[in-house]
Amino acid sequence: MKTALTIAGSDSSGGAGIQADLKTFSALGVYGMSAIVSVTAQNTQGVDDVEDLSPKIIGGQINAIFRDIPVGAVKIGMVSNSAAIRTIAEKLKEFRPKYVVLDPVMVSKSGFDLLKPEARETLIRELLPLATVVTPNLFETERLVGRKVETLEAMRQAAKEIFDMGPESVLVKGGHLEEGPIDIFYDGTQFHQFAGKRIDTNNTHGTGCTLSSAIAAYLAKGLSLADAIQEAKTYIQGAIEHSLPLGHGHGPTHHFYRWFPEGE
Ligand SMILES: Nc1ncnc2c1ncn2[C@@H]1O[C@H](COP(=O)(O)OP(=O)(O)OP(=O)(O)O)[C@@H](O)[C@H]1O
Ligand SMILES: Cc1ncc(COP(=O)(O)O)c(N)n1
Repeated sequence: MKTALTIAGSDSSGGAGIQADLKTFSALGVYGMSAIVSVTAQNTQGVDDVEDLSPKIIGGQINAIFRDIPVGAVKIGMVSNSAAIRTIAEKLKEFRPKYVVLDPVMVSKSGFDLLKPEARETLIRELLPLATVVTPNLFETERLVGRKVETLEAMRQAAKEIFDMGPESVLVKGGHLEEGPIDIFYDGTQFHQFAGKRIDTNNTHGTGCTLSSAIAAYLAKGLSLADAIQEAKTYIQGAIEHSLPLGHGHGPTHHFYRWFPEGE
């Protein structure tokens, strides 16, 4: 059985974070494992509270997994603060997983800081250079390059600049792009465009988490990076198309619609 590990925050409402990642791994037939960095009290409307776990237990979870079970790919999501980031970076250098998909989560859809603003520099310095691919959305891209990014051309330019920060490749996500949900990939030599079809829905809680964990799952299954991203894009498109009208805010995507179509 292929395996994948998510290092991220817990979302009590199950639409984003660790819960979205484990659902994605399961739906794609990959055995999922988790190291929880932070626990959030949140629902589809917003984040009420956050409690970070200590570096000791974050490192302890990662140790326990790597010392016992082969890890096919790692996905990193909400990392919250500088101490947690340093611990995760240390562990990645110690255990050297083959693939690291880094979703540089900064602010929730509802506007809550999931990464302390003063930890942004630590994330750039410590984690970006360890990533096989880093997957910022437009907002995160703007924070990384320090200016507005609103067009495909600006996404390409930003992808180059983020590449220079040390990751093996960059996928700038255009979920919030006016022209449509088009993502730009750059691997240091070539650009590639991954285009989706915009679904008109409010239920997009956790789309970024789902995309990055699907990329990790497909890498664990042995696909090339370009194929893993293409398949992950198809996966997120289906999960948004069948998203669930749960809660009063942004509802979650649906990972198991093939098995349990709505209405059943
Ligand atoms: N309404 C939509 N219809 C189709 N695809 C979408 C839609 N919204 C986002 N996507 C796609 O979903 C993926 C996630 O992109 P997005 O830019 O929304 O990430 P994100 O902002 O990090 O998500 P989140 O913060 O909700 O986890 C991308 O591949 C994007 O193109
Ligand atoms: C624990 C956790 N991780 C990530 C997100 C980002 O998802 P979104 O941008 O849809 O709020 C979140 N809300 N919670």
